[in-house]
Amino acid sequence: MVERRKMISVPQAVAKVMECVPALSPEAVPVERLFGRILAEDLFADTDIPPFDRSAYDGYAVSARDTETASLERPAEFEVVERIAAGQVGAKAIGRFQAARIMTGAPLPAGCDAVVMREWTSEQVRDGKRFMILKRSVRAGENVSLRGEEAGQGALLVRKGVSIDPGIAAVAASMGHVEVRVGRRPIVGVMATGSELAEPGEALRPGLVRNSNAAMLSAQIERAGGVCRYYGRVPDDLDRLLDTYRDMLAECDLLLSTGGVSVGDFDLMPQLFRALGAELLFDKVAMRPGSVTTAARLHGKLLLGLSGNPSACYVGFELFARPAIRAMQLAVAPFPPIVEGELLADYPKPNPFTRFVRARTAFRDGRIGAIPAGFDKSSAVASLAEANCLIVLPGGSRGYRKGDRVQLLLSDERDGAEWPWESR
Ligand SMILES: Nc1nc2c(c(=O)[nH]1)N[C@H]1C(S)=C(S)[C@@H](COP(=O)(O)OP(=O)(O)OC[C@H]3O[C@@H](n4cnc5c(N)ncnc54)[C@H](O)[C@@H]3O)O[C@H]1N2
Ligand code: MOO
Ligand SMILES: [Mg+2]
Repeated sequence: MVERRKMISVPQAVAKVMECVPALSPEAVPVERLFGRILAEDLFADTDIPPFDRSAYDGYAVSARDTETASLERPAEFEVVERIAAGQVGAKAIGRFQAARIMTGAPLPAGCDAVVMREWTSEQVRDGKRFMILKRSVRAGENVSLRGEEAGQGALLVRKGVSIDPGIAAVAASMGHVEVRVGRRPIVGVMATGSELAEPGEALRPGLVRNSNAAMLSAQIERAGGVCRYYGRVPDDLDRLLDTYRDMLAECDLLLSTGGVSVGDFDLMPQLFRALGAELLFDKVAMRPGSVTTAARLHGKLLLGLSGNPSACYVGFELFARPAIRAMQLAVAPFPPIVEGELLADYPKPNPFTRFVRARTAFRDGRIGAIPAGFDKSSAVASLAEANCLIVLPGGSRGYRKGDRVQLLLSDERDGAEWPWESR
């Protein structure tokens, strides 16, 4: 008799996994290599931004009150006494009806409070002196970026725990960071189990199956920000599986395996977890595909036994491994966001358990929707090429029609969610 497994809900399973992910110590990374990392320190303004009053245009720095009467009929005339490039500081104080030629980004000289754009002016040279003629007035502060107008010194600019995008990299550099502390990328070990597996370069003898899960998981790990360490394909032999798994335990922060978690004669992962004395977290989840996804904990490390069926493996990773990998990097929002969208094709299959349908997002009339990715068995591999999201269909539902509102789990989103599930 096969032992009966206790089934738990998806949110319960996710919560159990998240309880045993260790936070890794942050590391310092050069500011030009930040993209996709998780920020592990708050970024504060080290100066006022901008740090000085500066010109927003190429033109002339003047005192606004000297322009008050300037008009088409009665232009005002200013003696140009200085020229200031970006990067220079003017040497002179500018007096009444004087001006400094100033370039975009250069500090406003003493005595000036406004800039007139070059296009509004003309220049004349008389008696060896240079004059600027202005036919309109400017207000104080016009065309000037005021010191601290963006943020004052000490202001919190970016809170830690977010995924670093190009804008955050710009802020870090602009605050003078040569290096920034980010979450360490966890080393994620992958073991593909199955005596039937042929690696991509090998001949496909009758009965063999190409190992697609290793390459898929490697890409999923990268997408989640982890570093994949592949331990190869291991035949269904307990000693050999244990040998490989022990190496992974010694070297990895998170352990993934594919295959061997169901109840077949050669499904040895439950035995492996028992032999190692690992604490079982769950071995049955109320979902399709991936119902046999198994999780255990040993020496503070999370062990995930993903299904061998490619689509089930894919879904198990996105639901459980991805948030674990992001939380280990100190992400405050490690989960994939779940948003409402439109089902763009019929999905007639009934759903006794929560179903995760691999699908592709599409935008119709400016709103998000998703098209199921063709062939939908747990063993499907070809249709995975279409998937960039999962349609989440609740258990107990009878099938869905095109146009129905459904939940979409966005696996390609960098900005995560704090807890996207309805319950815990
Ligand atoms: N009597 C029962 N049989 C099965 C049950 C069950 O509850 N009772 N669950 C079914 C479900 S659901 C799934 S999903 C699978 C899970 O199987 P395993 O996780 O044990 O995986 P394997 O048996 O090792 O392989 C299943 C399938 O996937 C192919 N595979 C394995 N590894 C890879 C790989 N790296 N790349 C591509 N394909 C792979 C393997 O050849 C098998 O075809 O069990 C059901 N059975
Ligand atoms: O894990 Mo199985 O994929 O539920 O079909
Ligand atoms: Mg099996």
